[in-house]
Amino acid sequence: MAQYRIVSGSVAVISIQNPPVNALSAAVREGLLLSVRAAASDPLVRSVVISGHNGPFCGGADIKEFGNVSHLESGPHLVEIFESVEALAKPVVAAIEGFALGGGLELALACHYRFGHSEARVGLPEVSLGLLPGAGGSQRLPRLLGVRAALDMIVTGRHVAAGEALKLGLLDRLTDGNTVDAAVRFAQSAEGKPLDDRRLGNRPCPPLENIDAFFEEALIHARGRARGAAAPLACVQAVRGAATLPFLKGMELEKRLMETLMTSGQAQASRYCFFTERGAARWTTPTGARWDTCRARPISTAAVIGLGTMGRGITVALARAGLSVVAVETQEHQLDEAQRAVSRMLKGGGGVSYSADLQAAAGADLVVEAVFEDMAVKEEIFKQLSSVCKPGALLATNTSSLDIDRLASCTLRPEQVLGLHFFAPAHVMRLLEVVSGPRTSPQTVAAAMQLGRRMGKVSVAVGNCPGFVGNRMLKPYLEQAYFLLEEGASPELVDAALEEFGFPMGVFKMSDLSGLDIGWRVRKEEGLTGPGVTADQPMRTRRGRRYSPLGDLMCEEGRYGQKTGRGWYLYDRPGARVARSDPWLRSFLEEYRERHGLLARRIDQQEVLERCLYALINEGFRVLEDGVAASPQNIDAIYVFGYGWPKHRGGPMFYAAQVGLARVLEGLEKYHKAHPDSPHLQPCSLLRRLVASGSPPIHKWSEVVKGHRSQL
Ligand SMILES: CC(C)(COP(=O)(O)OP(=O)(O)OC[C@H]1O[C@@H](n2cnc3c(N)ncnc32)[C@H](O)[C@@H]1OP(=O)(O)O)[C@@H](O)C(=O)NCCC(=O)NCCSC(=O)C[C@@H](O)CCCCCCCCCCCCC(=O)O
Ligand SMILES: NC(=O)c1ccc[n+]([C@@H]2O[C@H](COP(=O)([O-])OP(=O)(O)OC[C@H]3O[C@@H](n4cnc5c(N)ncnc54)[C@H](O)[C@@H]3O)[C@@H](O)[C@H]2O)c1
Repeated sequence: MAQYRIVSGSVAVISIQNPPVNALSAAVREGLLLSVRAAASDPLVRSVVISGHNGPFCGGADIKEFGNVSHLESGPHLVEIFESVEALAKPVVAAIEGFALGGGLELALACHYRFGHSEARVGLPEVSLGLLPGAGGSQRLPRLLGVRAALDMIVTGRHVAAGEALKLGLLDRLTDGNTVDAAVRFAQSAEGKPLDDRRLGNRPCPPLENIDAFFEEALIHARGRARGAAAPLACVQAVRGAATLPFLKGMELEKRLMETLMTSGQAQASRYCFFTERGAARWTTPTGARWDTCRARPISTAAVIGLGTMGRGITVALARAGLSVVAVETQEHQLDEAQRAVSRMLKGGGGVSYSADLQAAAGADLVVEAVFEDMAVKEEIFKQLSSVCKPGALLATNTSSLDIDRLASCTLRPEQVLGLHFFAPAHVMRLLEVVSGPRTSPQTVAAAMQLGRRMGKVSVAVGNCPGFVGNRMLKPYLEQAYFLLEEGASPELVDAALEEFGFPMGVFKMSDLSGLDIGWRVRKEEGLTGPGVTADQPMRTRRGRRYSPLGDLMCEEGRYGQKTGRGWYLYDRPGARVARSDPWLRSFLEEYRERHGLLARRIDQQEVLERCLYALINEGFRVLEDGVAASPQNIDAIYVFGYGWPKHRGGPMFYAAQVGLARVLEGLEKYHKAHPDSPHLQPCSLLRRLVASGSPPIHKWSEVVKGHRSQL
């Protein structure tokens, strides 16, 4: 809908009204076009201001309509409306408060002037939805800003703050006051003035030297960053059109590219991620507690225990969210080093104090423990925290996989104990797994979810099991990668397949980055390797299952990855980041295969992908079956925001649906038949039941999962 009113005798104010973000739904488009026509035909109207109702200017096209072509095609098209706005013979001023994004900014670009509030932001984020600015934005923005600045905005999709937008020439004026009032005054001053050169569709693109070379390079750069996503490349093509074609021809090119993108699986996956990210905030528990009815305790002070890799990042994340934080570390050198590192990251003190004494946590509303992954050490700390901390304080652990309930049992307040599983680096990574044990209260979950939002995290409520959701699913993925090495693959081959799929790095590069010793310690704790394993046990079998000792052998050689300068790859020095192939590893693998009578065979990228990804997906179905995650959407949010699963592939469960559940099942059956000693390849019963019930769409899986006991 759009409100239409006349102010100051001659200014038509058209206000877009569609809360919460004033998206351009069919009804809004209808209202907008009628209003523009009314303003054009009313002789009393001499100028026009377009604004957003109740704050935000406009969040763009209505993304909810995108899945449905008949919705998209009902009501007037944005391109047509924006042409009418630009062609109006009366000055049109966009009054931008809050944000003008996507179609919202494209509307503003069709206006003759753009007024912004000093706290507003603007951008063309379509690329992150697998699209391009498809209502003239790819053609008008380069004409206004020049190709370089426009290409940067369109390919990255970044939001630009008002101050920068003013410098770029994207906004004409800023105001700290009432944007609509200021725009109305400005519109009146522009009445009767010529508009021709204010119409971006009339302007040529500012010239650019070596245009072909520029776009070749832009394409190479975009391809390098896109990790297989089509939209960034289409964005470059569209901007090239703006630089080389007349406006109308450029608009035709934009339309063609948009039609291809809009109907692609990648756009569908990216859109799914958009809603999945937001849907995670709507948590529920089997006791009936819900995000919208459960009151959260306010948290304003926190203590972080252990200032290693994770503790430092967690301290920064909490301080940036406005909490006052006391950071506790027993090792003096670690405390000094952490203090310097945290101050550097916060660019100053930032409300953080430091202590070597656990008593310092006494006044905190929340404690986050981030000491070594050692149950005995953690149990001791939770025992102490239970008596040191004030009643009502929440006690959280950042463990990657240990039992939350066991830690809760060490305290006199098990209902206030939970897991807050941050990902490294904790102040950067978007994901937070909020882990509740069987005794964690809904109020505790509510407080943690609210805190996650304050920290800008995608917080996902999950249940308690070894590895929770993310790390539990990672285990079979890693395991298959090891098995593939035994069977003849190289780390380079496995990583190349996964990187081509869209992961920022393959499994072996990731393992080098996070440190091979971490998994080694976990396997020792689990009794899979180390002194507890007797010499008479076969090396490649544990508890009746296939086991690969490759990771253990690497650690015994002191190859921990980047930190030691050697792992699955070779690095110039400890701590260096550039991975090079290591001839030593090739001989090591050859000797290993020979020792164990394994014949290396040719393995192709398809097998790598299917073995690693299907095993991970299969565990995802088990997670759903066990009630550890509330929905496939939550699993996908975890993988996209915590594990680098490419957004344009939607997440593992979405990917399974897109590939076809029957095909995934068939693949797992085939590989399980070939490797019967690898139970992670045995299709789980939920997957079988979903296929048997006709592979329903992902939003209907819950009907098949129903009846299972939820751990949440
Ligand atoms: C705007 C935000 C920054 C606000 O953030 P905030 O944190 O305040 O709030 P939330 O993110 O939690 O959002 C609140 C609420 O609103 C929902 N929502 C947000 N934005 C939209 C939207 N644009 N549409 C619908 N709903 C929206 C959100 O989901 C929340 O609700 P929920 O119930 O889920 O909790 C932030 O929200 C944000 O960043 N939004 C997205 C901004 C964006 O990406 N905008 C671009 C949209 S795409 C676009 O504009 C495209 C245009 O360029 C052109 C379109 C032209 C179409 C032409 C089609 C031609 C192809 C035809 C195909 C033919 C097929 C055939 O022929 O077969
Ligand atoms: N590193 C990762 O990528 C990652 C990711 C997610 C979760 N985690 C989990 O986070 C936790 C911490 O991991 P990390 O990598 O930061 O470990 P780390 O070894 O880098 O740091 C642990 C810190 O805890 C300190 N410490 C030990 N006992 C203490 C005590 N009693 N009181 C105060 N400080 C004490 C140590 O001195 C050390 O500085 C572990 O449970 C780990 O599983 C790690």
